[in-house]
Amino acid sequence: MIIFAGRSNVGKSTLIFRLTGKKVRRGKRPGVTRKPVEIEWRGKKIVDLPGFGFMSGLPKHVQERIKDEIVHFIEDNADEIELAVLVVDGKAAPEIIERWEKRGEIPIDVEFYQFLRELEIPVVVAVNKVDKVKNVERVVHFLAEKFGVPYSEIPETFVPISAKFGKNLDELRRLMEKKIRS
Ligand SMILES: Nc1nc2c(ncn2[C@@H]2O[C@H](COP(=O)(O)OP(=O)(O)OP(=O)(O)O)[C@@H](O)[C@H]2O)c(=O)[nH]1
Repeated sequence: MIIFAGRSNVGKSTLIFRLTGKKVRRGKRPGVTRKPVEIEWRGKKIVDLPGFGFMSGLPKHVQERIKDEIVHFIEDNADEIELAVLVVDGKAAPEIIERWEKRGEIPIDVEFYQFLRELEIPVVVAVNKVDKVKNVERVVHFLAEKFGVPYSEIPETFVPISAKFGKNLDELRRLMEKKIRS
């Protein structure tokens, strides 16, 4: 099983469509995927997890519930999960992370990355929407520092992509294949 996780609206559904040609969006409201959506692709199960973090119009307790459901799903399926693709919005993430830190909170992307690693699930971080980013390398290094990824492991952990414009998806595929537990 390969899971796709990330904050709401980072482009998970767009990316899965680009990679597999399959539409995973089921939610009625645009930008909101609620339950884990499973698809079969090349003999593998691909799961689009609900977006976590802030979603406009959703009360805090609902957001917390969604986060708990995601955490439980991952814990329950940890043995089966061969790879997690953590999708972040390369344009929005640095600002969001700094805002959380200023409030003294652990940014949800950081928490999530570390949670996956604690379960020993291999993670590829797809830094999406880089078509909107001026200095991509700076963003990648910023994220690596926040996630606690050593400098030497950056190339095997982070891939800057643009799901919308199909940029660097071959590189992402390559890294995903490399990291999948055999
Ligand atoms: N500029 C830009 N926009 C993108 C890119 N990828 C996705 N988007 C846009 O971001 C928005 C959200 O994309 P979705 O694929 O629906 O995001 P999601 O992460 O599945 O959202 P949830 O259903 O909330 O989990 C859409 O308007 C996409 O067109 C990208 O690479 N660049």
